[in-house]
Amino acid sequence: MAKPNALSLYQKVELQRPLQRALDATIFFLLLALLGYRLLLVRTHGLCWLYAIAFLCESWFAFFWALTANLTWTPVHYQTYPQHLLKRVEELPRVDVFITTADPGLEPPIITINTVLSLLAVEYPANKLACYVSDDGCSPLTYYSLSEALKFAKIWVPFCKNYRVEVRAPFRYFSDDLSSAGSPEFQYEWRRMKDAYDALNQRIEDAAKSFTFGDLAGDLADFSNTKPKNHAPIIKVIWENKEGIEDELPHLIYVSREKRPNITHHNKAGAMNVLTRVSGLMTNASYMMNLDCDMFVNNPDVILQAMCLFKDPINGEYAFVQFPQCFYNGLQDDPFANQWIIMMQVKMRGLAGIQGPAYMGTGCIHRRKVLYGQSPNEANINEKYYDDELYKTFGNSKDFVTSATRVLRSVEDYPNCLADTIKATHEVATADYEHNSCWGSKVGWQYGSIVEDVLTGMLIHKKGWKSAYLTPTPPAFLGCASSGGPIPLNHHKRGITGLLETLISKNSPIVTALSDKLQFRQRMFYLWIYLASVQAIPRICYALLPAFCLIANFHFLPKVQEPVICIPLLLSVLFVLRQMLGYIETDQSIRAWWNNHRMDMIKSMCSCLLGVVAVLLKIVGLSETTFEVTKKESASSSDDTESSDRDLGRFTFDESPMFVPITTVMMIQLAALAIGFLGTQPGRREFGVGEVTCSVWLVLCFWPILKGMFAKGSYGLPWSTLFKSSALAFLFVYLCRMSTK
Ligand SMILES: O=c1ccn([C@@H]2O[C@H](COP(=O)(O)OP(=O)(O)O[C@H]3O[C@H](CO)[C@@H](O)[C@H](O)[C@H]3O)[C@@H](O)[C@H]2O)c(=O)[nH]1
Ligand SMILES: [Mn+2]
Repeated sequence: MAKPNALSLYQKVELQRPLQRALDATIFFLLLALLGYRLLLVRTHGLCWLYAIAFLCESWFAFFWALTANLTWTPVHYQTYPQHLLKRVEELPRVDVFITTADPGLEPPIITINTVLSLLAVEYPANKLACYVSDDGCSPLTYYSLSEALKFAKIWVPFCKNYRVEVRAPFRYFSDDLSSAGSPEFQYEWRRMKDAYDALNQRIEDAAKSFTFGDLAGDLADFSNTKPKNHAPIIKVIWENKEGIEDELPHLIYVSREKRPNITHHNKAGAMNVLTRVSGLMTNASYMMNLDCDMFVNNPDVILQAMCLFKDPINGEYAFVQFPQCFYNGLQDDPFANQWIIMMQVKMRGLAGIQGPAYMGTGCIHRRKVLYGQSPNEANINEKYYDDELYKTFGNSKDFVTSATRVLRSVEDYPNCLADTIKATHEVATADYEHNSCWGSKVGWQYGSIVEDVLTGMLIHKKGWKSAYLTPTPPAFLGCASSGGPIPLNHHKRGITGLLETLISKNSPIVTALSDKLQFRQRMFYLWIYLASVQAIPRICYALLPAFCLIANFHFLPKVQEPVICIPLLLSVLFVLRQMLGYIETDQSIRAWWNNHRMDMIKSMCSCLLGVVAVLLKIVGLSETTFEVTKKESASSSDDTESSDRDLGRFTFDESPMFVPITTVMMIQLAALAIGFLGTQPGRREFGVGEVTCSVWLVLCFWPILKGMFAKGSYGLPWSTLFKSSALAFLFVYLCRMSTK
């Protein structure tokens, strides 16, 4: 590792994890040994379907293990030195920031404006920033909230900078009472800010109650008689930093793209592409950062941190710098496994040591030219771009094509007077602007999957670009993790559906293996993430094997007296140890490990399976996959709803078909254990210790489901689910018994 020189902006540190590597390799060889044992069995006992299924599932697990171990084989950590960059402030490039919101009901405007406020207050020259808020809900309430937030920003931003406030999202900042901390002057200011924020909150709440969505006057007239899915584009400059003053506020622009019922809008990817074009016409910064509406800036230095990586040429250009997704509303020991700590702190760091982290949809800064389709080898070459090709690629706006050409030629652009560009921005925000252009395929955020982020990032990596991963302390951004109940499972199902869509599309990393520039191990990562979606099938099959054996008096695992039993035994122990190690490494509890393991099993049998079904339905043309926006808890309501407090950490259920497979598997395990222990299976009974252990382990994993079988209300599984699952479980037991006759 080279020593940083006095002016270097960052350092890439390789992390050593010899113990983890040794465990990963041992587990892999044990899996191979298990497969060898299966093959020997076939030689001695002949082929039987029970062993065949076990062999297939175990081959899958071995293959998947290799993919998983690949991820964390060579982790790296980036150390940045923003203080060195501060000596070159004049060189800092301009950044356009995009914040997306889609539904004022599911994403209360108070959350969105907190994100906006935290962004307006970042430590970066205000004249080099512009904040664009995309509102797919076309909501006058969102617009009103933003314009009210601007008034508050005028006192909030100077306050944050004066007192070097750390957390600049007011709802989080005011959750600690600092009224008697610091100097009297600070106390006075703190109180003033708090009162102003409370008043802002109140105005928004009042507006939410009193707005009538028909004829609107004044500033809101544009929203008159609009429907969220049927309206003309609305683009409004809420604030313009006209003189380009460094310590004023950055530009703030509201964008609601045109929507028409008969024209597909491509969900978030569509919104991002409109923002790209609108900002291209207004400010055309060379860097674009994007945030989901609930992901506020938690570390005011984030943009500076990212610039350390972009500005330092020693390692070649990075296409994007991704920050982890972290959440502020984590429950103790992560009962719903929605904090993603292992993914963010271990797996993504591992990826950073290959070609780079995946793009995760939020908390990321891209070079604009990368999204305009440029490859690394074309970078900075002043090539000749032909006009007609440019129009075919970027659509028919002359102004936009001019701005795009400057980006492709790496010519730094100067911001326009925003008011002068409004007319042109309307043109690029129409619903049919992208017809016969390359938006969503060759340029911009990609269409074709509801997980547009992984897909968009993959296409960038396929061109040969690298990306970087930064994990500053305090965390760069914090968002709202979906709480308990069916919501996270639906959220997971949506993810699985989108990933699977990509796996079977023309963009699949398998299909393009010969023609793209993905590094081999990066391709293994993309396979890992896409194939995680089909994990459900081998897992369910494997979960049914011990139950079948207990019911029908067979064995699929070696008996205790056979020496080979040590293979599955050692495998299980090492596997658990390996997983726990990750939790210890990231300062989490053993309980958190158990919760995550349990949720992983539950998810693969609920949401994963349903995701697979959704894609199958799409293939046969029976339904389209949909992007359901996740509900975000209102920032101000967290402490006044009793019911949500009671829900904390407890599972809730609904009528969703998602719960049928898992309840069935649970019932089958119970039936199998009962039959196994009561010895009612045909023939002489031999106690299968391995099978019983597997079954008991599954019951423990699915404990919340077992509780749901007996609980009432939303904590209980609905009758219809119980009924369907009992019927299926009964059928399974019956078939098992039949097979032995
Ligand atoms: O038609 C739409 C649908 C969604 N959104 C926005 O997209 C963001 C993400 O939606 P959310 O429901 O919060 O999804 P999550 O699963 O939490 O989001 C993760 O997964 C998405 C799909 O992979 C990524 O786009 C996100 O950035 C990533 O945080 C939110 O800001 C929405 O407002 C839109 O702007 N328009
Ligand atoms: Mn989200």
